[in-house]
Amino acid sequence: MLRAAEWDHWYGQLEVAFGGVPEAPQERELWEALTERERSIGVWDGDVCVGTAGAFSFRLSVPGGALVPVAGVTMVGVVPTHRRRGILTSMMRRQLDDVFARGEPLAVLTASEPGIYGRFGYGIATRQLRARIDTDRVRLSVPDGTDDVALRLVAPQDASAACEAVYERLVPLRPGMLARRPGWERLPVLDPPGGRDGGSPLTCVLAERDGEVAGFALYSVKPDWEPAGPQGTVRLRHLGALDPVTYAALWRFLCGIDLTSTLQVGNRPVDDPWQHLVSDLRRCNLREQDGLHARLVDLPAALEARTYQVPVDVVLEVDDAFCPWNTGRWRLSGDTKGAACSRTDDAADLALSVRELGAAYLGGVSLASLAGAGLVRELRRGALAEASPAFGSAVAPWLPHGF
Ligand SMILES: CC(=O)SCCNC(=O)CCNC(=O)[C@H](O)C(C)(C)COP(=O)(O)OP(=O)(O)OC[C@H]1O[C@@H](n2cnc3c(N)ncnc32)[C@H](O)[C@@H]1OP(=O)(O)O
Repeated sequence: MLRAAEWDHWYGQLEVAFGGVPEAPQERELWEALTERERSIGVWDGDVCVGTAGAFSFRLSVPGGALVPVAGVTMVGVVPTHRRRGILTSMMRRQLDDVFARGEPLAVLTASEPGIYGRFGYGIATRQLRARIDTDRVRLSVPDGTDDVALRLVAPQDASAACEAVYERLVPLRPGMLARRPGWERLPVLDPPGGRDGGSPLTCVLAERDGEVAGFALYSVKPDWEPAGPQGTVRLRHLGALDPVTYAALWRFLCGIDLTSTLQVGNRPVDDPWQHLVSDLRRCNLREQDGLHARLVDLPAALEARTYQVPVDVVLEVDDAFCPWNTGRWRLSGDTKGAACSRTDDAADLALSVRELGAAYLGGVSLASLAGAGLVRELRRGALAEASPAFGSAVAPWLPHGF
């Protein structure tokens, strides 16, 4: 338990671990308000904090649409004078024991570097799509009805409630999304002037159909004037839409803002539908990177919390060196309605580590692909072909924002 009076020093030491650039006061104030001090770990050398780690009590959408309690691991840092002597390892030990004791089936995080957390049993469960769309050259074909969508600009603070209502409806439709906790609605509209890098303040466009808000986009514009003419960039921060025509209207708007020639997209689902509307995908300069890392902490509870696309009945031989209570043989039986998972002495069908199970958990990474890398071993012929589609998801899992 971190005391309120310790937070400032504790967080300052986290900033030191991240290179020492202080955050803007608005940002710091928000993270202080969101910190769950009873879940915050500090490692102290005398009266100096040398290691920090925290967790948020989130609910995560999983295949099937359930919202599962998870620990959102955050604010991990070790100051440079104390690195590589096991402080992170000791914090991860303490934290995962706490998560298990609290009954949260999973822990999730976004990593500063993807190589850090695999050793603690985290697998890369979602990816995120980046793009730089050359809007001077790329044309968008939109579905019939797009012209019926009305767009209006609203100050982000004033639009927040409407955006949040749209977001809330989207959460159960895609695995990997986090239900909002009170206070977290401030994060999408956080906009400290020092973080704008020459761009405009954050802007919100609301999309309405028949007078009802059906979508929104939060973005800023960075102007740029070349001798040959304007070359501004639209930077998309967040977009949500409840139907295809609202979605298309928002993308058409973002691609068509005067005096701009680039739409920069930082974090979208890998299967984001705009990719099927554009005339030239090459000029969208797509890139993918890891998003949410997931760790099964209570293995049977986690596997029972999601559903399976096709009926599956499989025995998994799981290795979990860091949380040995998960090690062993588990029978998983499930379908689109639910699942049961319990220990068994029956012969195993597939062998894998808890890290691979974390990677496959949200349906974005197939067991077959992991098997191709030698990370899942098929012990009964045909088991992979049965289990791999069952673990899939119709839409790619995606984490819309960091934490
Ligand atoms: C969820 C989040 O908050 S992500 C943010 C993570 N924080 C940062 O990136 C801030 C800058 N970095 C740091 O603060 C530290 O270097 C940390 C937290 C990443 C590591 O802390 P340390 O106390 O040095 O780690 P620790 O000594 O316990 O190392 C454990 C193992 O992880 C390895 N490791 C540590 N950091 C890294 C890294 N950045 N990349 C790859 N491996 C790493 C170590 O080599 C060690 O491996 P070993 O068990 O094979 O010997």
